[in-house]
Amino acid sequence: MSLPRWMEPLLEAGEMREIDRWAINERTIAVDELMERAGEGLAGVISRRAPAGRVVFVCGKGNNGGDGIVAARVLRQAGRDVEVLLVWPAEWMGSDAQAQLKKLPGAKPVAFEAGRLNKAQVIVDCVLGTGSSGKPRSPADQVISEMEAAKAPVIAADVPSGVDATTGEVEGPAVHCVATAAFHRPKVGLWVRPGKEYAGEVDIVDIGIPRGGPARPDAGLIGSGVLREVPRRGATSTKFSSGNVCIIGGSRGLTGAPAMTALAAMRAGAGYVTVGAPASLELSFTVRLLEAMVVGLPEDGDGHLDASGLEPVLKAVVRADAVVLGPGLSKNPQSQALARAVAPRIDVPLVVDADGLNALAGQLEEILAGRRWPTVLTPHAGELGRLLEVDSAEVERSRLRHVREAAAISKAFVVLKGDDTLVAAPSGRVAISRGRAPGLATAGTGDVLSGVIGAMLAKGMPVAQGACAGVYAHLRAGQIAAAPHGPDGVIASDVIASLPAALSA
Ligand SMILES: NC(=O)C1=CN([C@@H]2O[C@H](COP(=O)(O)OP(=O)(O)OC[C@H]3O[C@@H](n4cnc5c(N)ncnc54)[C@H](OP(=O)(O)O)[C@@H]3O)[C@@H](O)[C@H]2O)[C@H](O)CC1
Ligand SMILES: [K+]
Repeated sequence: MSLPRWMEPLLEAGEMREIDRWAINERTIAVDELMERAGEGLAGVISRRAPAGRVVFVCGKGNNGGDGIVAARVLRQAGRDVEVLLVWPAEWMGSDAQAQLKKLPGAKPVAFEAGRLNKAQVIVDCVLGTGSSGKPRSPADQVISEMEAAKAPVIAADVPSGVDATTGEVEGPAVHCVATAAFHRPKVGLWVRPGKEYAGEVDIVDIGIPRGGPARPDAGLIGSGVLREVPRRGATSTKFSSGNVCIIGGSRGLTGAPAMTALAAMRAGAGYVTVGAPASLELSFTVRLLEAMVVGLPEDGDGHLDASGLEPVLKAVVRADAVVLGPGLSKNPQSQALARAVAPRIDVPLVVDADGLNALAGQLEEILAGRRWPTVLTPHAGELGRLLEVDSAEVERSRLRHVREAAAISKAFVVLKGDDTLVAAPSGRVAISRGRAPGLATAGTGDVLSGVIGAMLAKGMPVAQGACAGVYAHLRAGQIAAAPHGPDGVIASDVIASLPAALSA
């Protein structure tokens, strides 16, 4: 199935190779033509981003190196001071790259020498591209470390060397670039951490590959078009048709979380919001949430939901179109047991967040896989690590693999939060947020996200679309909240207040 219109496709290295082969074999586009356009495009990116001073190309033996040789020729012909350094002997280069070497005017390339990077105004990394696999091996590893240590900014051809183009994983040395010239389409690894941190700005270079190629990408960026899919209130809307969200959570000391989830759901357009929380805390919600309903639920007498509350919870959610389970729930064993009992019994779309997720640690399949209605999980790396019973550092190393694994096991949509928020479907498809909203790095913004996604699902959006619309609106609200004074003083309430503006565009 092709990607929805609001997703901008990203390619894995294998998909790019397939498209490449198709263009060459089926559309009879010559490799040197593709390389020529890639090199010209790369030269254009360099001219725009580093318009003066010496350009030092560092070229490997594959076609990525060949692209660099073309760009070096184009820039020399334009009068730039260009030096070309080779990582491997010229005779080891592929035939297409060797052909480009013969056309290079001016000084011949020389063997790589770290000292030569000192005179560079900009370094161009053409060592490894989509043809590389695994940790960089010698001599590429040493060269990559030297480029990383050099003072001059680095621009990457297609993918920063050391970054896996398919996964964004970085197993050994890699180069932090200010920009990456991505040929044809950006590769997945440019948008997934840690690879994303190395890619810098991503400039797309059209290399003349026609439409209609063979690859059916399964990953893409969430585009602004997703907001056009959000159902809007009209003349015949009622508070119920706008979306009825019920939030189950809260505990003594953690009353802000469900309150913010509720406010976020309302600001994201839900017409009717209920908070089900420990009975002794009812008053704090009643005074905070003028527009919401509050239902007091059985508790342990100390402000924690009790496992005996299953039936009252099911009664509280009976008219909801979507439920958010977990904000402020706490790690109290009784409350956690309640969450485990409730999750399989909710017969509407369910969002599980925060301590609701912790309740599912190691039991994703048993508790969620049999649900008849869609489920969305919204973990950060630590929570995903607990769900899968692996270290959070391991999740951070391979974010795509882990988010897909959790989605496959639980048959839920899993939203792995971060600057590169990943939304994985049980099928393996992944939608990726562009990120760049540092204002969101503050307490409570996760509660806001679960409320926004809850509202989208309550409006009846298909689950992938609803989760992605929620992620996009939340990101944009974070950017709007930071616009007046920068990200540092942003609090989650500002993000909530910015949701209507974020959703109106
Ligand atoms: N896709 C397109 O339409 C076009 C792509 N272009 C550019 O080509 C590269 C991909 O080129 P390719 O030749 O397939 O591969 P690379 O240049 O990335 O490099 C492969 C060489 O590197 C060696 N290698 C592989 N892994 C490692 C590693 N871990 N450490 C060190 N060296 C590694 C490998 O050598 P072996 O010894 O393993 O055989 C290869 O020699 C793409 O990214 C674009 O930049 C075209 O120019 C235009 C069309
Ligand atoms: K590269």
